[in-house]
Amino acid sequence: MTTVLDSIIEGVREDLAQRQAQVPLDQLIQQAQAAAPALDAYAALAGGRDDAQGVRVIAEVKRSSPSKGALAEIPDPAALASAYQAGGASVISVLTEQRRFRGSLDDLAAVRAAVDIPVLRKDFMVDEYQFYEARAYGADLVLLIVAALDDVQLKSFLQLTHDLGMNALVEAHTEDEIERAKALGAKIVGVNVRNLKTLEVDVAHYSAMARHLPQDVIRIAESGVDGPGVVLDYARQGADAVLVGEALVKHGDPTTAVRDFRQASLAADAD
Ligand SMILES: O=P(O)(O)OC[C@@H](O)[C@@H](O)c1c[nH]c2ccccc12
Repeated sequence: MTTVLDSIIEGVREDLAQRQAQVPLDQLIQQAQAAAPALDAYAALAGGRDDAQGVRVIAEVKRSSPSKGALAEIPDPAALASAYQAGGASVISVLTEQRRFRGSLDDLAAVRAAVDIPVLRKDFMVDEYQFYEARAYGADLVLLIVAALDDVQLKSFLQLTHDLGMNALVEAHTEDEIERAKALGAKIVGVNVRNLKTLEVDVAHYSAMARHLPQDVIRIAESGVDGPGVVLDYARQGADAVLVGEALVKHGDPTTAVRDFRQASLAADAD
């Protein structure tokens, strides 16, 4: 059966082939080598579940999604990212997938130039070429979706990510995928409460999966945050960070929205 994830990846591969025809790999590798060194996303996210600063927020630049269609216009992704940073975001996530999320590598470059915190290239990474692109356009962190890759690909892509000086956010949805992330030795593990095969979201899924996460990884709760209540909920379940898209791009005041999410999680320490 063809899942949503399969059809997204099919489009990603077609778009990738066009870029590969324009910029040869050796040229891209040179661009990646010429980029300023990657920032330490691991350090930016570590400690969220036990220090006094509260849960870290990964704030996403997200125009559109396959499940909901258009979310927000975002004419100026750099301005949005700066607003997130001003509110206390620890990392900015930039969707670069074009067809379903209406993102681009230009968005990534614009955001990179606007902020001085780590930037995540959020895409469906299925080819080495995309990792060099990520670095060439200034990403510090890349997404590895366990459901989209086999164990051999996961291993070689994680190695390449590290060779390029970046960190990987390894995304799982099921217990089996968490086990695969553990076996890989992932240091930053996200639980996406959205099933990428059906696009269904269930915020209670985080607590069901959290107990399978090892103590010594950074834990990220992804998707489904519609307000401070869910942030508090994820924080209580031991998340170090939350990844938020829709609720931030739709909020009229992104700086305040990020600040409120950080504040919300501090209530988890108080009780
Ligand atoms: O808009 P939300 O529900 O706050 O979700 C953000 C983020 O978790 C979501 O965009 C996401 C998580 N993993 C992904 C993988 C690919 C594309 C998108 C995603």
